Amino acid sequence: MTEQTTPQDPSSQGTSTQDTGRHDQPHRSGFASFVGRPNAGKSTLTNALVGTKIVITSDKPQTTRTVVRGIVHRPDAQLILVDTPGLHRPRTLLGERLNDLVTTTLSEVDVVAVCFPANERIGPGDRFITGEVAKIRRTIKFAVATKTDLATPEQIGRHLLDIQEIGREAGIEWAEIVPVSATAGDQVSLLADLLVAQLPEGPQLYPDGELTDAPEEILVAELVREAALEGLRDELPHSVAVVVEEMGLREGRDEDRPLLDVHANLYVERDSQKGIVIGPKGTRLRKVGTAARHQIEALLGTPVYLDLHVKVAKDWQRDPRQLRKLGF
Ligand SMILES: Nc1nc2c(ncn2[C@@H]2O[C@H](COP(=O)(O)OP(=O)(O)OP(=O)(O)O)[C@@H](O)[C@H]2O)c(=O)[nH]1
Repeated sequence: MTEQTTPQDPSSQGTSTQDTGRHDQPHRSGFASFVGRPNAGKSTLTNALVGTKIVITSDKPQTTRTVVRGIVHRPDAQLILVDTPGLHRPRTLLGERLNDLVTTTLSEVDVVAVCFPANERIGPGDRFITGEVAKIRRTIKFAVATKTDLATPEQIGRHLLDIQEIGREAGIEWAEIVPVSATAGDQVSLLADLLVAQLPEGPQLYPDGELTDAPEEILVAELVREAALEGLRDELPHSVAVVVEEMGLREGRDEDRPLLDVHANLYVERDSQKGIVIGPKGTRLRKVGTAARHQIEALLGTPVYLDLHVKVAKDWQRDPRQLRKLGF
């Protein structure tokens, strides 16, 4: 972004261990995005490709709200993964905004990869998403059969045929159909190779080592949200939003003993939900705080003091002003 990458100069020596003079292999860079119905395994796949935990995953559907990018750095390419919320039939204002966000994102990436979990039959949700993806004209389309470790070879075979068929129905020509298991690591690097092959020639777009350009506050808020959703009843996830109000290193500490202060608010829609999140005598909230703190410390590499408050923002999913305040 701010860093300018100079094209590889064959006469410059020793700046890169990768510069072996393979001028027949141009450097490629670009964007890809995974879509698919809730729980299809998009976030887990993004993490597997990037190699570090960045995007929150959860066994509850629809927990990915923020567009977070993970970056795959390779000698020959830079692949930027844009993680989107699931495309779904909108029921609330939030749902509509999310769909708009997804469609805009997808028309700007180089490859969109639709994920179809191999352990489940293709259904109406997949048809809806495939239909939406078919409307995006120029973007190259991949199909990914995810979670292959949960399916038998026969199931996977049938699944791949079903994927071909659903593409034909929607008028999509899949550039590739790739079976993967993100948790077992099967075919993840093949998928990376196939994605990279579709990217245009171009320089590195982000500095080395950068894994995501999402502001740290957003990542931290996502980690708190993830901890808060753990073990909650099914109807709650849609009603939880987290905003990091303030984050900074505590002043007056020795340099070798830093402490990061994080002040975050966890918003729910109703008083009754507040009680559930906090738990009897605050036990649940304390557990959430501890779990989130460990995750934040692991992500940022500093000890963290997490100050977490639960607030009610009445019906925030339906209220445009509240949505704006919560960053949607
Ligand atoms: N066994 C197995 N489980 C997986 C695999 N990939 C994802 N999962 C599990 O499936 C669940 C959903 O995965 P996510 O990556 O959160 O799915 P998602 O598509 O990002 O979900 P949303 O954010 O709801 O859209 C989690 O419990 C994952 O651990 C896989 O390759 N194998």
